[in-house]
Amino acid sequence: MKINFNAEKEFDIIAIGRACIDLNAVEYNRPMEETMTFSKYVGGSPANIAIGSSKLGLKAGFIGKISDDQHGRFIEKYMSDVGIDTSNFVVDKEGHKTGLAFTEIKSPEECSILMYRQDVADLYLAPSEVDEAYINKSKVLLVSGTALSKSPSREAILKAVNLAKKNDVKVIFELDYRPYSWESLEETAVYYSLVAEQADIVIGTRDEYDAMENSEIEGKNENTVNYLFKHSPELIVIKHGVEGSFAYTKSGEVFRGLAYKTNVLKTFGAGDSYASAFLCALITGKDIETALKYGSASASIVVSKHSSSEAMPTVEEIEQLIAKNETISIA
Ligand SMILES: Nc1ncnc2c1ncn2[C@@H]1O[C@H](COP(=O)(O)OP(=O)(O)O)[C@@H](O)[C@H]1O
Ligand SMILES: O=C(O)C[C@@H](O)[C@H](O)C(=O)COP(=O)(O)O
Repeated sequence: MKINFNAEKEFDIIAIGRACIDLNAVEYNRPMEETMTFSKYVGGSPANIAIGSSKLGLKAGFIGKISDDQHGRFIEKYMSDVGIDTSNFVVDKEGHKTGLAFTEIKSPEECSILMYRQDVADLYLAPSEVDEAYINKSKVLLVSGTALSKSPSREAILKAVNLAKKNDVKVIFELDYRPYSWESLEETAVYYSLVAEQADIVIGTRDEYDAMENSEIEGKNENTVNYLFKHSPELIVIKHGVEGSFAYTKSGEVFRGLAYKTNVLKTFGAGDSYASAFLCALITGKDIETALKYGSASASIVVSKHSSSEAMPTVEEIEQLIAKNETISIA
């Protein structure tokens, strides 16, 4: 089964939300207290997805607010150099800074991220800075859940979603739940449900759907899809880490994607690489089963490398891995 996109649109995907900096531990297998060097990459889930999409050959754009300093300029240049249209980046004039994510790689199974996100520029994107004509140019608007965590970014996102729906632009909601960004689970659930109900495609991990459902315990995929299919979504993707992922369609089909064997260095970056490749496959006319393979293969490549953004693979790398067919089978 395939998903239809409006072929008349100039852009394949426009992502909205944070473009930040990842500082990834250069020395592995030790706690951050003992890590002395970090490598700098562009980061932030929607920026990573835009970068992954562009590397896969999609025409990508970005809407976001960056700091008026060296970090903001680094982000803008990197994204522009990988082919992303950065004309709708807004430069913050009130002194807000770029968000930083320090990563700790204690072992492949034990990775964590230490975020510096106090008063960050990306959460100051205002509704007036979201341009209808720009959104109207794209097949897809990719919305990151974290951008809903604070005003005015929250209202900017809600406006963008409304404009996308008005202009036949498919809304993809990547739940991207970062608990520290939110006041409470209750608050997250309110805004996640609001946007998920309006989206065309929702992508998240089981944990993230639990947050949307304001639940401290693991919910059932069946209940999640029964709820969301009463609203706009036509496709729901629920990821289960190394156990793979499921795609559910409104017409009742269920597809499973298996993870590919790889030499795992760290686990972060999996979700963003998965989203970019999964969407690229759908937008370029592939069926949902193939899109699941693309997402899984891309994620398995990125978890074997040091960064999230820089490590995003090409279509050839993804297809080579799919052809090897070395999947991880966990019941
Ligand atoms: N250890 C792993 N080895 C290979 N692939 C993995 C591994 N962990 C995750 N993946 C792939 O990445 C996808 C997304 O991972 P997941 O952990 O569910 O999302 P997120 O990174 O958003 O938390 C999975 O569906 C799977 O295909
Ligand atoms: O999203 C962030 O702000 C941090 C990312 O840049 C970082 O690379 C990361 O955590 C990606 O992990 P994922 O969301 O599991 O793909």
